[in-house]
Amino acid sequence: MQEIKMNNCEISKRWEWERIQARLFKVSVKQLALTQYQQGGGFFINQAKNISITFLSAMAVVHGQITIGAMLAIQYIIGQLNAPIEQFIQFIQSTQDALISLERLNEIHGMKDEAPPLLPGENGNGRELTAGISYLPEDHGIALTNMSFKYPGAGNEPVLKDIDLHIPEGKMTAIVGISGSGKTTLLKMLMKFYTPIRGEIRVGEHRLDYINNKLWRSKCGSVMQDSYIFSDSIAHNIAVSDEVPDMKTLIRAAKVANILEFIESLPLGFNTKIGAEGTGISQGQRQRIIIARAVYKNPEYIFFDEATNALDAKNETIIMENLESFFKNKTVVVAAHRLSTVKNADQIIVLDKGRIIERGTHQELTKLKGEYFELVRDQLELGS
Ligand SMILES: Nc1ncnc2c1ncn2[C@@H]1O[C@H](COP(=O)(O)OP(=O)(O)OP(=O)(O)O)[C@@H](O)[C@H]1O
Repeated sequence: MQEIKMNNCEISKRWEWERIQARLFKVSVKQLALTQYQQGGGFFINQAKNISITFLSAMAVVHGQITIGAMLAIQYIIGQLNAPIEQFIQFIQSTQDALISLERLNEIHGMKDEAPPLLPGENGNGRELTAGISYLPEDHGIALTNMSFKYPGAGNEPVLKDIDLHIPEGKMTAIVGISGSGKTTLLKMLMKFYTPIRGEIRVGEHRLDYINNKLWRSKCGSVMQDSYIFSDSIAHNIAVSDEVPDMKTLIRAAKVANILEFIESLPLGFNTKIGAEGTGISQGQRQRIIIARAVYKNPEYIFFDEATNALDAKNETIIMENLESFFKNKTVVVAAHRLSTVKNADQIIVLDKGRIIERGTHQELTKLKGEYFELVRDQLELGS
């Protein structure tokens, strides 16, 4: 509503709404006509049956094959049969409706499971891996080799092109680049939401495709731009996978995300309902709850996409300090615009139109005075 008012587009949106209503009306008329055909058809069959039986029994009486009494008995039986037959016709009608609904439900159920592809067998035949590899190799580093990706759909250009990248285990890798350069896409690929169209992603010696999805995601924690707040209590929004959240871990996670004070100021504390049907929260509070979710999970791999962009400078500094010890010995990949988030990374990758154009540490890249320098120049001048 606010967006409509702000852009003064009440009239065009009203006409759009009216067009939708007109389309809905046409669909309802069509549906009504179909119901009439179904009911009319049923009625016709039922009455045709009544008339034919009456005619045949009358003929039988005329030819002396049955008595009038027998004909009346037949009439009575037909009368008794009418109600069940009408019910049966209604049942057929409901079955047809149910079948159409089932067909639509099946479109979802029929979608293919997120199963790993075939693992090449020794004799060249594929060996089916229904659940994928269920352990991580010794080397937990991630290597992307000549990897390209394009979103499905005709005419879509590759979003990531020939990416060669090693993400070392237990280190922090930062990805920077202008908006639309492919940072989010790269993080989502590392979380196995998309698979490369060319090249490969490996974890140690295993291809990421072959690693069991559940296992891989149990090792990953993320704060993404589109991370979701469920319509549930704060506790269940932080401890999403635990039916009974562990209070000690919950408090620790809330402390790291600097949201404990806010939660404790609420009358219902961790039990306060938030989300669509609960108390409204600010963007910064939302982001801190999602950070607390990643901390609570305590994963081995952490993917942060602009995880602190909605926070004020004070909150960001506190959280970054808290996260520093949390990140220790974890493999962290952050996509960010803020210098404060990326400057301490062990390696910084600069993406431009889906290609890596620079890589190095903050010192190396600022000395190079290339794209990275241009991206962070204003922040450097402000002395962040
Ligand atoms: N679901 C999608 N379908 C088709 N194209 C997409 C989809 N998501 C992103 N893109 C396209 O992929 C490109 C890279 O998008 P991406 O979100 O990875 O960029 P980004 O560097 O993270 O941007 P930002 O800094 O603004 O978040 C963009 O050109 C975008 O239009």
